[in-house]
Amino acid sequence: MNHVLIVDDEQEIRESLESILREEEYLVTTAATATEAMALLRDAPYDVVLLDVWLPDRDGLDALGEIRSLEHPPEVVIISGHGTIEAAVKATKLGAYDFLEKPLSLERTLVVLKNATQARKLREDNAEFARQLAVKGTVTGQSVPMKALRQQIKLMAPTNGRVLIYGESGTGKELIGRAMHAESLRKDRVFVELNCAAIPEDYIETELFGYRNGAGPGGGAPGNGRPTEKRGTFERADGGTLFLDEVGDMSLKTQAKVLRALDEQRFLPVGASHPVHVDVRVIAATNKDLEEEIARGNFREDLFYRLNVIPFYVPPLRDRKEDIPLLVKEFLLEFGQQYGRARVEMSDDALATLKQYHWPGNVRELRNLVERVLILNPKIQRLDRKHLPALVYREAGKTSNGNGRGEEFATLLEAREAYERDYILKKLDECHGNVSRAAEGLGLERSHLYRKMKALGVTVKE
Ligand SMILES: Nc1ncnc2c1ncn2[C@@H]1O[C@H](COP(=O)(O)OP(=O)(O)OP(=O)(O)O)[C@@H](O)[C@H]1O
Repeated sequence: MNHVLIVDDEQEIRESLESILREEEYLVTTAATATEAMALLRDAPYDVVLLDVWLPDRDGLDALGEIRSLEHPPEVVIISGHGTIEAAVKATKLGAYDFLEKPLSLERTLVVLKNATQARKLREDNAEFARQLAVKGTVTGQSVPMKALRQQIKLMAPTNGRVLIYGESGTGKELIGRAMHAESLRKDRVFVELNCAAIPEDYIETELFGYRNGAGPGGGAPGNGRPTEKRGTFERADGGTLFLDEVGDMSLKTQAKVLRALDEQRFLPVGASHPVHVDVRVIAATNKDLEEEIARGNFREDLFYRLNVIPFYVPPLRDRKEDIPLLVKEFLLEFGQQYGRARVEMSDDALATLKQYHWPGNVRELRNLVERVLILNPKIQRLDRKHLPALVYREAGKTSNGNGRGEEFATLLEAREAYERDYILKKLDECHGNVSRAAEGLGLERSHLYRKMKALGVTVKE
């Protein structure tokens, strides 16, 4: 339902517009002043604002500027009296969608409002697409498993089948999800990603299904500064693909709701009285052995079978080291362009060293390394073994020089990261790979530890 805010100091206009728009199935809120309107706009998402250009407390054009600078601004339609047409024209130049002249014509008001809501939906979709375009979607690699994966993507993408992608953190599961979407029949629609492990347990349900009537975490009653409604990822992904990352990290309660939403393609946002119908293809990913999680009672078997219609397995980088030179070439090109350093190369000796490292953080770690090496060596055109971080060549040389600790680190940051990594691994080991328990032992939130593990390239299996 589209949400319209009417801002006009004339009570009669507010009331008559409100009753007409409600009949047309708009959700309507009204405000008599700009101050009141701004408070409401910060409180909940609106699709369109009908804004009187003359308001008792503030100039409408001034308010327009503030509305347009909100994070997800609604479309603004200016309402102007006879003598203020000039101001209305100026308003459209300032980003207003259109203007309506008083006395309002019912027919024109409804047409303008319909167009404005459509424009707003298009703008939101475009923003989502722009985010998608910013992420490249080529699954690089000449190793046998990567070639097989690309074939599998081609074959499965056009089907509507649900896919479950297995692989350690950083192996490229999300990239594969995006590639599937890009080759599917839904490619012109949105791809929405949700990482179930990175979101605190209390928030996951509202992230997935959204909320209404201020039922979000912490409440959202008007006036307390929190939005009263939110569209969840299922709703935002309508018509497109929903990528559920680290799906093994959902609680059993959330799993039950996801199962129902998948089966029925509809769900009830928290605090809502009407269900929302959607058409969503779900691609899920996990770095856990879900069958083991089922045996432990942590994952629902029925959800597993729903998600696992087509299983994909992405091997860790250490099992396909022949992909390293090609990946390095691609990342050098990418970051070379980004940092204005075209044609930077890496020597064979450096590549051989990279092949000896065991890449606990997989392709993500390799990509980060290439970026870091490029930044730290601004004048070097051909990167050599000595330009690589100590952590990498230390391991490569482990067998030959016995390996001491600590003093080989080039920077304090490197030393700290290596220490943090070892410490987290030790804790995870003590807790048999249970991230929640390790987080407790480390005095961190589970989601915080999870982000840290990702940044440091720590995977649970180690
Ligand atoms: N085969 C590949 N070709 C090019 N880039 C890749 C490849 N695999 C991974 N990457 C890059 O490595 C980074 C990590 O990949 P991605 O986020 O897809 O991994 P993931 O398995 O989903 O990780 P996580 O489980 O931690 O979410 C991304 O920047 C991605 O673009």
